[in-house]
Amino acid sequence: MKAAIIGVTGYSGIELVRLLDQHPYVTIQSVHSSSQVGILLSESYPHLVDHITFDLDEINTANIAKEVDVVFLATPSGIASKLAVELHDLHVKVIDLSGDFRLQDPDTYETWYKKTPASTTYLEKAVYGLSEWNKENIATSDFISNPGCYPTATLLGLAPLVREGLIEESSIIIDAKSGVSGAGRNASLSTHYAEINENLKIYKVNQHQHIPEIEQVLSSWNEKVNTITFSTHLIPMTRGIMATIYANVKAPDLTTEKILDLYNQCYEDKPFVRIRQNGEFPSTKEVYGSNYCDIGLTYDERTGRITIVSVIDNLVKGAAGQAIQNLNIMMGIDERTGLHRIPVFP
Ligand SMILES: NC(=O)C1=CN([C@@H]2O[C@H](COP(=O)(O)OP(=O)(O)OC[C@H]3O[C@@H](n4cnc5c(N)ncnc54)[C@H](OP(=O)(O)O)[C@@H]3O)[C@@H](O)[C@H]2O)C=CC1
Ligand SMILES: CC(=O)N[C@@H](CCC(=O)OP(=O)(O)O)C(=O)O
Repeated sequence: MKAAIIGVTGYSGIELVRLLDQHPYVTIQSVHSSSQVGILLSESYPHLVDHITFDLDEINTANIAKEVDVVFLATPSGIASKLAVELHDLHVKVIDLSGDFRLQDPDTYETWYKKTPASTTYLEKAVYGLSEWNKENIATSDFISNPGCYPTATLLGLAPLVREGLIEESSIIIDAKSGVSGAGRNASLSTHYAEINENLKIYKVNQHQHIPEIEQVLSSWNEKVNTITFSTHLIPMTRGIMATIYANVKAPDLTTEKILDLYNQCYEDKPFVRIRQNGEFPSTKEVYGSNYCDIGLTYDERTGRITIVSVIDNLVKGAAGQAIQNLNIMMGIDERTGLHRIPVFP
């Protein structure tokens, strides 16, 4: 397959380059920019020198569609709602990493993203790319809406219990933390070194755009689960998300061992989800640079509450890695192709 990347100069775009460069069946045909046309990508990212020799091309959807089979869009919200539609109509596969096609209700998108939504026709066409739980639909789709980084960690952590109806419906609380690369490459006051270093900041309290995305998927699994409490924090590290999830469990006779059995069974055939055994918990470094989501959990029989910890690398499983996993599923090849790597540790 020949691939183009739009938004390649951002952190998710450049992670797509790193991962696709080692994919055996995908070739990067072109990389595109709205602001730096004509310069070498390696001028903006010197770590690519001797590996990647592309010039940045303009974004002309008609020309791109003539040359490639698939386009990855790694652009800010509000851009793909136009570009993805044009590309889809030009019959190329589209994988959008932004939030533009994740929410089925356009009004909800407008409320949370404060941008004009995509048209309902295309919102209905886009398939939500949570690889582990939507594989059949992804396999037959040519238009994928890749999940948000926090929703990926959260939904993978909650899926078995919510799908089995074992959680008290309104009891879910998610306390999530992200490294600063989650905010993209653009400099801003909130990602300034002096504001991040030796600091822990909560942000977008009850206003985070991933709240409706998580609720939409949870309620599709179990219609009674439709609200969550979700808080996000910036921590002084580059990559990684930890979602610590608390919920009341319905069945009083459950034990940590029984819940672990359920998770082991649910994720047995899902190679990128690793369940920690014996009440052990993962840390973000254990998935750094990889497409893994590692999950640990424990049930407190005293309070009836479960604690689930789910970690991912926001740029890999939270963005570029899951996008490639979805392309593999669309191509009908092993979903691990080009992605099956040991995380970088320490
Ligand atoms: N960072 C993360 O961990 C995750 C990010 N995402 C989503 O992926 C998308 C990209 O995120 P991220 O890589 O962090 O963002 P960055 O800000 O690092 O990069 C976004 C890129 O989009 C391009 N861009 C900006 N404006 C336009 C425009 N008007 N038209 C076309 N391209 C434009 C810019 O490149 P240029 O100026 O060269 O065109 C820029 O480099 C976002 O929607 C984000 O929400 C999803 C999951 C995780
Ligand atoms: C650390 C940090 O700022 N993270 C970003 C995640 C951005 C993202 O993935 O948002 P969409 O894909 O929904 O646009 C945030 O919390 O908004």
